Amino acid sequence: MAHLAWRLAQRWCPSSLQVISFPVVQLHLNRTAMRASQKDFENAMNQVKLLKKDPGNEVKLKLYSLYKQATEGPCNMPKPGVFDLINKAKWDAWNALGSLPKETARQNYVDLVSSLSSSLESSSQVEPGTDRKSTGYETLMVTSEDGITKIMLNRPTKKNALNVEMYHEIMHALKAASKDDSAITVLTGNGDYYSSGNDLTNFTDIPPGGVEEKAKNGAILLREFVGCFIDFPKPLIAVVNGPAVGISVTLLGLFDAVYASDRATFHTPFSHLGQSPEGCSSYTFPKIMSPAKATEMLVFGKKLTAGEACAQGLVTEVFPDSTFQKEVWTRLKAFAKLPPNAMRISKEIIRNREKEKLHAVNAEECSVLQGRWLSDECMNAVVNFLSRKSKL
Ligand SMILES: CCCCC/C=C/C(=O)SCCNC(=O)CCNC(=O)[C@H](O)C(C)(C)COP(=O)(O)OP(=O)(O)OC[C@H]1O[C@@H](n2cnc3c(N)ncnc32)[C@H](O)[C@@H]1OP(=O)(O)O
Repeated sequence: MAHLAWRLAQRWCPSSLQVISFPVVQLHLNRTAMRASQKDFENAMNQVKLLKKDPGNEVKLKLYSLYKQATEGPCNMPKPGVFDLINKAKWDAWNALGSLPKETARQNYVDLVSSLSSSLESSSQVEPGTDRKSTGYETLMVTSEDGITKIMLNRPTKKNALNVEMYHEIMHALKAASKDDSAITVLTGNGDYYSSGNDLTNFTDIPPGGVEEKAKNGAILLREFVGCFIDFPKPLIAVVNGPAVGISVTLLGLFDAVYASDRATFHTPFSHLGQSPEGCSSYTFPKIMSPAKATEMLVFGKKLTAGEACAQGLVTEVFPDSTFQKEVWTRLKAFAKLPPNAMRISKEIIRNREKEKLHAVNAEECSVLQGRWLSDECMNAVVNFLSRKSKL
């Protein structure tokens, strides 16, 4: 699905999309007061080709649907099958425009492209070193304030499932945070979930090389992604605002502190999914909580409450949900006032002893998972979820 937008774009803009840093776009899709001419529309299509960065699937689906509505009128494609995810997303987007007049669709398309371009100007005016809100991400909200860089997973309607774009954006945000002037970095989730783990629709975008290539690419991405957590040089703190699943749980073993709401749960249903542990959890969990307790989680998929996870050492401290945000952020702000170099050096001396081992574990876990992703057990579990036959 992550490449969906590029495919969409190429369908009506044959040259590659090259884009901009992309903030939240405020659209007024029903604006009809102004009317874009055919020339404006063509200019906007040309502008899209000049974009330097992928503006994200949602926006590109919007561009696609407006383009189709403006040129062909209401959706006239037969509804694709439920497993034809890419065409189904396109159909849904176009069909959602109903009987929107062609001229309005044309105007909305022009407005959308213009807002993409102006967003580039506003984001480039942000001065480095000042408190800032990053607008360059589609799946994250990144802010830097009071010495804390906060990376917030921001796909609340999908329970903050990690799609391919989010993996890349988190790596980018971590690399930026490692160099910025903040003292500590925090990962948290927007909405009721911390994260539901790997987005299972990641398995549906099969490249020309087939499922083997897909599994190989997945293993490369995962290894690089987990590597960023192993190597992150500043104190990294998880603020677990709600349930956590899969990779969002396993990674916690690589954080320096984990604060959880009492609403949070911790679930790694790898066997149910025909998969195997990642995020270095096959090494960190037995060390943190004893081999038997780690087996209950990683092999048998036992879901822990926040209290249980704290008793087993995975969580540092649990707070009542009603006061969670206030208490945690008060504490984090105090931590962020400590001398940053001392914190960095202390983390380094703790982590350095383990770094080589962690990278070796990461490599091995990714290689094992690459094989699991090709197994019938895994494929059946994913199909069951996508056809809504099963949930955790
Ligand atoms: C390349 C690196 C690979 C790294 C390996 C990582 C492995 C893992 O992380 S394994 C864990 C994978 N995660 C799951 O198996 C969770 C699957 N999700 C669920 O079981 C449920 O959605 C739930 C228990 C997390 C929440 O249930 P509920 O409260 O009933 O909410 P919905 O199911 O209606 O979810 C709302 C919306 O979000 C979509 N969604 C949620 N989680 C995922 C997900 N992991 N992948 C894809 N989509 C997810 C869900 O499909 C709903 O979407 P809509 O139907 O479009 O509203």
